Amino acid sequence: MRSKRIYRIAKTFLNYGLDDLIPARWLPWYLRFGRHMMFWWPNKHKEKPAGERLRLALESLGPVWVKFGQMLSTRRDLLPPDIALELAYLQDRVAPFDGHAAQRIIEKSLDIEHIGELFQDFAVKPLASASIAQVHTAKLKQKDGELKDIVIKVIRPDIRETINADLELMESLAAVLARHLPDGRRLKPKEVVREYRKTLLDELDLLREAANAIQLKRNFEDSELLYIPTVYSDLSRKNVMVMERIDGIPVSEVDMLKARGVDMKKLAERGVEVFFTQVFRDSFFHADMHPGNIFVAKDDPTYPRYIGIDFGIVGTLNREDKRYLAENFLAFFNRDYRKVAELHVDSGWVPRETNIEEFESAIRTVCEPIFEKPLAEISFGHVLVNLFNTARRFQMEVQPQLVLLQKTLLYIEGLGRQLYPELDLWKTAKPFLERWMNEQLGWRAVVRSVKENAPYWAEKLPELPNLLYDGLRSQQRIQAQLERHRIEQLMTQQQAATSQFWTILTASGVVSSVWLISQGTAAWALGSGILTVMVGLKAWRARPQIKIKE
Ligand SMILES: Nc1ncnc2c1ncn2[C@@H]1O[C@H](COP(=O)(O)OP(=O)(O)OP(=O)(O)O)[C@@H](O)[C@H]1O
Repeated sequence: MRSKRIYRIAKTFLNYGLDDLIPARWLPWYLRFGRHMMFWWPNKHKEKPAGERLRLALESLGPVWVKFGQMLSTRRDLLPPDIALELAYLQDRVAPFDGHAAQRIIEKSLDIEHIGELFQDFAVKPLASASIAQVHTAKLKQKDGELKDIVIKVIRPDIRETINADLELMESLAAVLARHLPDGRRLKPKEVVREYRKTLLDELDLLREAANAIQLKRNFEDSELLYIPTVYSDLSRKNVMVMERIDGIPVSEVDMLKARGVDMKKLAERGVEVFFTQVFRDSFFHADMHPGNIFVAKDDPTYPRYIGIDFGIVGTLNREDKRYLAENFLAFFNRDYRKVAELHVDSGWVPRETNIEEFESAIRTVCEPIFEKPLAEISFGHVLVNLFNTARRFQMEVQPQLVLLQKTLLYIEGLGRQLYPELDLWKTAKPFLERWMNEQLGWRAVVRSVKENAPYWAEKLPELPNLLYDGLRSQQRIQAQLERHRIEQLMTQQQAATSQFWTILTASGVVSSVWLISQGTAAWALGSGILTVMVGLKAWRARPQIKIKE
């Protein structure tokens, strides 16, 4: 199976002339030799540009490669722009799998004999089918006897094995590229594939998707901006998810939206608002916002409300990430590139020894042309793309969650402009950035800090009398110890003085005894000697004792 797959991949790569993408001089002799030996697999699409050949090859290799290409299309720091653009057109055209097989998966996962036990009108023909899962409609029998319109998302059978096998091959290929490409260190193919593996495997777990949906729904409870369908978590498993069926207009159906009298300006602005609310208020954002996952509710066209589905990919941000975004955007829109450079160095995002002037100049070079457009037309997504590309050149490791955010931002802005071309992004986004900055720096920051620490103090308060008592007791103990220490010191000093006195007396005794001997007065000398020994013994006993305290 593995060798057949390797054969198929190698054949596809060569038939689409993808080996042309790597200059021959970069390859070791044995790979060049190997290519010549495979002369019966020529490039059959010579007339097509490289980007298109890559796109077609990935499409023919199947969903794992298509999704990989889609992910790469957002990494403009890694790929030339024409190839990145072409990859953005990747479509996964996969035939649906048998609806009866889906039914059996549902019955097995939910541990029921027949689908009719829980659902009515299960549609064997899928409503939609994608590379990883397909969606069937049905009605859920509720406890009160009511029927609720729902959809059941089912992961494709055997997709896990295909994904694992293809990922393994992709990893081997990445390892070869990392070893042989001169640009291997910068392009980091192994890391790119590892990141992809994580995203893809996350998408295979519908329990994770259900949890994301519940969290988003809670964040937008009672919101006029966004509706998230209810997920029935008790009927959801790793490969099956039951969700309220929504009835909205796909956001890509611009003509239909206009025909229904939807306020397009408001709709576009609300899209940006939803995104910034998720980022700066909740730190939790839907990161797969392609138009197929966004609908507009049919109820009130003057106050259009979004409906979101497909919560397989979400991004989370910590306070540092948000500070990075807010401060950089504000500095950037004030065209203060020095500040942008300093922010990166001060926060340790780029190494301390980075030359600020050089970094500032690099940021200016890539960002200044953006200001040739009116402020209203500037894309935050492109600002981030340029900023990250420059920062990477200065050794900044851009965090995956920030790359995910940049990608989502590009989607949102593209969508906003498609809905309402005159959309003033800056006007819509600025209040969010300013509010967030004020919350971090102004009096609100103090209030927030008190609020955040309140539970800690509330927990410690009942212990306060004990802590005070213990504190006072230990202070008393310390004072008593200090006093003892002082007395001991005094005593030691006194001992030293006494010992000094007896030592001098002994020395004088020795000197006098020697003098008496020299005078021939033996009896006096003997008396003096005995006296000197007695005094000497006294001096020995009076010597200060050195004690080491624990
Ligand atoms: N709650 C729902 N109500 C109505 N239709 C839905 C619902 N959820 C999904 N669908 C339909 O099923 C399609 C596929 O759903 P979803 O995007 O969740 O699957 P997916 O496998 O992640 O697809 P993709 O990979 O294309 O994003 C949607 O485009 C939509 O048409």
